[in-house]
Amino acid sequence: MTLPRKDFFELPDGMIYLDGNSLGPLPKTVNSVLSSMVTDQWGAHLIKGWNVDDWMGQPMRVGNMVGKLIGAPEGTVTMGDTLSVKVYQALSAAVQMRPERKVILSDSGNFPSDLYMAQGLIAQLGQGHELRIVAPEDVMEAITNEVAAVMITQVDYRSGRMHDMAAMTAKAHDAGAVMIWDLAHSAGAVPVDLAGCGCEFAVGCTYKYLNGGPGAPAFIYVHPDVIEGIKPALSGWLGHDAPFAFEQDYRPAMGIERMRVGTPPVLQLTALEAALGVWDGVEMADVRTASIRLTDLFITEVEKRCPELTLFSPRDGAQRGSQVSFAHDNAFAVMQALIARDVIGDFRAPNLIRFGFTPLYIDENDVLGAVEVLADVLDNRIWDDPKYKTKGRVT
Ligand SMILES: Cc1ncc(COP(=O)(O)O)c(C=O)c1O
Ligand SMILES: Nc1c(O)cccc1C(=O)C[C@H](N)C(=O)O
Repeated sequence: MTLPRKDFFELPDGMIYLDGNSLGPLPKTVNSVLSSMVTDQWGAHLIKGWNVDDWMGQPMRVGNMVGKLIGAPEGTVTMGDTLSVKVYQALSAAVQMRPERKVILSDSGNFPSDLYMAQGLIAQLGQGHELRIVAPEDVMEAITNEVAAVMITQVDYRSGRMHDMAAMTAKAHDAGAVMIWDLAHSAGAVPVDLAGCGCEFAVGCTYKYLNGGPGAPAFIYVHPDVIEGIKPALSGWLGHDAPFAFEQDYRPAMGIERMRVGTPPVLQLTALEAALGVWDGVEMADVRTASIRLTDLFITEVEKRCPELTLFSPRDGAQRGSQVSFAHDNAFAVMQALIARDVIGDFRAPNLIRFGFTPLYIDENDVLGAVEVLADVLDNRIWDDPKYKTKGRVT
């Protein structure tokens, strides 16, 4: 297998796309698969598609495909909803498992939506739970026997700093806590061994490194040893044991299917299923090797050429995911100037320019090309133009 596989993707000419950690590019197969699904399934079969085209089976089928990339056994992952919803489901199940404990532990590097969902759940439960947020480097020490659930995003969305899943899960279990991993910035970026690490829950999104497209559905993994004990907080009909029996009372489905909620997003799952084809024959270990090579090269070259930038990500490749951030007082304007020159990364408040490196379609020439443009933008103060300072953008 050789990387990159640029030919598998629609990449606009001249663009250096270093934002696959926010939204992956369009895999070439998606267009035709989606269009034939619309015409030949939805258009031709209408309601029969749920059966003849197995739309109902999609969340499990695609879940198994995602599972292969994150070390999850068959039948332990299902798809649907947004990641924020999946965080809520995992967390509510986890706190139920430790009713006598009242602390949910997370870190300040977690994505805000995860923290907001915890805050919402705590308010809803009204049982005096506390969301305890510590610095990323203090999480291990903060795992005590007060903690019901440890809820951590493995790769920090801003710095790319990476937690050790096996060590943290073991520490959580030693303290009697339940472990939840958010793999938003890990799935498709770094090797993940869910079965090996033994955590109870993992969740993640598929629009980043898995290239499922904007709004692609999230995934949830639950360890097979705990799934049967979970009473889902979001007890929708498609997580029922017999949805089409239309019973009045909720009875959870057997296995991971109980984490389904409502109607699957069939068009999005179709796009994702096609997109996942780009991983055929790809080893995550090779992706990781290439990712460290690319991010190391980027750091070395930027530090050589752009002295006014300060590295915000771990210098040691083993400690970071597949992204690199630098700090600059005018980070927003610098990123707008880069984007105007077709080097796409993103700005993260208050002062970071962030770049994702995705070895499926990024190579050394892209890295060197991006550094060239970045050095030009800084050396010639191209960013210092009012048109790059207006904050009209959403992301
Ligand atoms: C770590 C993490 N958690 C949660 C989210 C929120 O995901 P969603 O918008 O799919 O709910 C994101 C990204 O937006 C994220 O990076
Ligand atoms: N999910 C996103 C969206 O719907 C719009 C814009 C950005 C996003 C993102 O995924 C942001 C991302 N989680 C981040 O790490 O910054």
